[in-house]
Amino acid sequence: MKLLTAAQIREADAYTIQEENMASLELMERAARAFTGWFENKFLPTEEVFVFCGPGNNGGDGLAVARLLHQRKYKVQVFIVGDTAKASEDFKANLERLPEEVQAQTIEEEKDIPELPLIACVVDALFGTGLTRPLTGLYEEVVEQLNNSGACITSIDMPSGLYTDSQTPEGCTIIKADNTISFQLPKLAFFLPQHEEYVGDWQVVPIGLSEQFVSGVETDLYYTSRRDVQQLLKPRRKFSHKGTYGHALLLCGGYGKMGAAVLAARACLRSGVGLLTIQAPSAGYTVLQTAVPEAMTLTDPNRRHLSELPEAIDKFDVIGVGPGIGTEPPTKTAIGQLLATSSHPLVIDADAINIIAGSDRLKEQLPKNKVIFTPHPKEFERLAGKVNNDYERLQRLRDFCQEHQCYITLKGSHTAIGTPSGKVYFNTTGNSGMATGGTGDVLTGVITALVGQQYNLEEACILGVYVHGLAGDLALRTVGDIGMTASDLIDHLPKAFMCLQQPMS
Ligand SMILES: NC(=O)C1=CN([C@@H]2O[C@H](COP(=O)(O)OP(=O)(O)OC[C@H]3O[C@@H](n4cnc5c(N)ncnc54)[C@H](OP(=O)(O)O)[C@@H]3O)[C@@H](O)[C@H]2O)[C@H](O)CC1
Ligand SMILES: [K+]
Repeated sequence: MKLLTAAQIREADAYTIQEENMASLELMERAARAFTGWFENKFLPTEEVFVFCGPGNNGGDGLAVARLLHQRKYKVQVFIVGDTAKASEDFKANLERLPEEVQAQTIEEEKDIPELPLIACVVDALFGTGLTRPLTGLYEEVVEQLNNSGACITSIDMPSGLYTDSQTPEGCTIIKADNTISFQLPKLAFFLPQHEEYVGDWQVVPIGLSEQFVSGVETDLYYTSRRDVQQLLKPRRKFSHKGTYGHALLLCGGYGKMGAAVLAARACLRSGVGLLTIQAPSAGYTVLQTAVPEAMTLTDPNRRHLSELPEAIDKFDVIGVGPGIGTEPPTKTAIGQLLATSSHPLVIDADAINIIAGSDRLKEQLPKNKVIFTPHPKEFERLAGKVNNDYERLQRLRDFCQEHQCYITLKGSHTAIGTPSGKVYFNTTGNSGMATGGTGDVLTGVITALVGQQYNLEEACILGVYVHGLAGDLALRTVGDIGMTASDLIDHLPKAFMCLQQPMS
């Protein structure tokens, strides 16, 4: 699914109004109804609701929401911040429609800001996608007081003060929402870790913006929905055999880190690969043969570290390399040989990333359109350089992928997948229980298996990251977030694939 900028959302808005031949006020009403529907499921009508409205259409939404909540028996108070003379037309129309019983007060100066009861239920309708500059003066004061009040804040469309699709200047005041309910599409800002404390939990509610407009609009930013991913999944054929699904090689493990090889291998096997061979230091032979009996094991002559590539390397369809390998000199040499000689697609993780990050020569040797890197943010920084904020990181991701014609899955709460053509896909599955050792090794195994099954590299990244997160979400239901381990993810991979095979209602 596409991610739109604030300007494109405005265009979608105007296009929809024209296409459906309706008044903009009607679209605002739809938005308010969609928000209220969510709100009713979350808060009981016994709740007293304080709605803070700004001068634009976000404030207009707030007024319409106040009216709808009043109709549904909530006790509502409205606070309008600033000068209503400059308010938008739809704001003014909704102010007219506000029933007399709903108290509406104007906050014109600091002393008008109300003292809220403890744990008040606040709707933030100060600013949405029309914010053009940092909050100052009275707006800043209101937001600071709301943030300090202990209120449970639900933001309409955007947390007020946060820029939709570019870096909010340093030190600006922004609402810290508990929930953000956004219209039709999530906004780019929601996917960036630096905004966690402002956006809170976000959800999208549909308001019927023109699908025709959205499908025609140009963007290189996407988020992956279940529908997108299901379309990628290839059915297994009746007359197939293990050779149909690829032979993967994992170059993984080292002394004290043989578990990384076990996790990657087990995840690879649980993701549909036909055959798997693991080449690991000889100290790992018994461990691997015991823990992963489905895989074949080749032993490296070095007892503790990877030091050589297997002889008959050409027979493999894909190579996954990195988990647990360390950065000893013989391992660096082997990685150099791999990049110089291999014609395979490569899934490169962990210390294999660190080895390449430390050598400009190796970076130059990266085969074009053959490599998937799976770094966490620190490894990415080593590979591509330091950045000051998440927008810079995103740009660096695009630049690196374009320069080296590679794919990168930059791991995080919303893993960002960069492609050689400059596209970025944000993942939408996964949870904080997955922030534990070994889950990255699992991802390497999953993506390696998918490439082995002839998914192209872009598909393997999108599907692999999604199904890995989905396995985490399924594990959450059985083991919770605190006790979750990487092995739990592997155990839930079959169910995750099965979920994706179910038709969507
Ligand atoms: N398509 C949709 O998703 C729909 C969204 N709706 C809602 O509309 C808002 C966007 O409304 P818009 O009027 O464009 O913008 P805002 O309400 O966010 O704010 C614009 C007004 O605020 C002024 N402004 C901007 N920044 C500041 C600031 N830092 N301090 C003070 N004032 C500011 C701006 O005036 P200027 O001319 O001075 O810039 C505007 O007056 C969207 O988020 C949704 O909530 C529709 O309801 C339905 C369709
Ligand atoms: K808002």
